[in-house]
Amino acid sequence: MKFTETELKDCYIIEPNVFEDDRGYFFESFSQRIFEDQTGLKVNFVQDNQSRSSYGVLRGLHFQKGEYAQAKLVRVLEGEVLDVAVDIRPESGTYLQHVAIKLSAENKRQLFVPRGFAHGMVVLSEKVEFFYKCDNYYNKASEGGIIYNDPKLNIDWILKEKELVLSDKDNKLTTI
Ligand SMILES: Cc1cn([C@H]2C[C@H](O)[C@@H](COP(=O)(O)OP(=O)(O)O[C@H]3O[C@@H](C)C(=O)[C@@H](O)[C@H]3O)O2)c(=O)[nH]c1=O
Repeated sequence: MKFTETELKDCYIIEPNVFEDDRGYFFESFSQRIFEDQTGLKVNFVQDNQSRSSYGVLRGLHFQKGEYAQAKLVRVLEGEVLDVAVDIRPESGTYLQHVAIKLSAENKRQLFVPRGFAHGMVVLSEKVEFFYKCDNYYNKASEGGIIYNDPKLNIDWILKEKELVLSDKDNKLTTI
């Protein structure tokens, strides 16, 4: 498993070792021991989430506040997304900077989004099956969000504005 820290501290791109044979392939999609060895971070994932979306769907930018803050390990089981993590740790040297990387079933990349980040993704393929592990439980009262097109963040979501499909909740989010 290859771990590459992004320009944002504690935010990692993870690429698995894939073993191919006549039957297909095999890879470890998560190992707590390797994760902790490679990152020096402690995580304890307690909830797994899965969502399905069509082309143009943009989910984000989301986070949970306070004691319900969540780190997430995200990946794509089918299709391709542009995945975005925004550093919203006020004390961070990279406050309000973001990383955007393509995650697909084909490239099998994962992104580790630490606590203190907002997270979002947009679907680049016809369909996407999205899967992620969280280190804290969902708590509706702790939900927070930032509008995807916040000018301070200036995220290039790749698709045209008119192609984007957002939930009413996400359309009503405000700037940071
Ligand atoms: C996130 C979540 C939602 N739900 C419910 C609430 C709601 O009725 C329905 C859909 O919720 P949402 O519209 O918030 O789902 P969605 O827009 O997919 O939210 C997700 O977006 C990505 C970008 C993230 O980073 C995630 O942490 C999460 O916020 O599912 C849960 O029961 N548990 C959960 O953990």
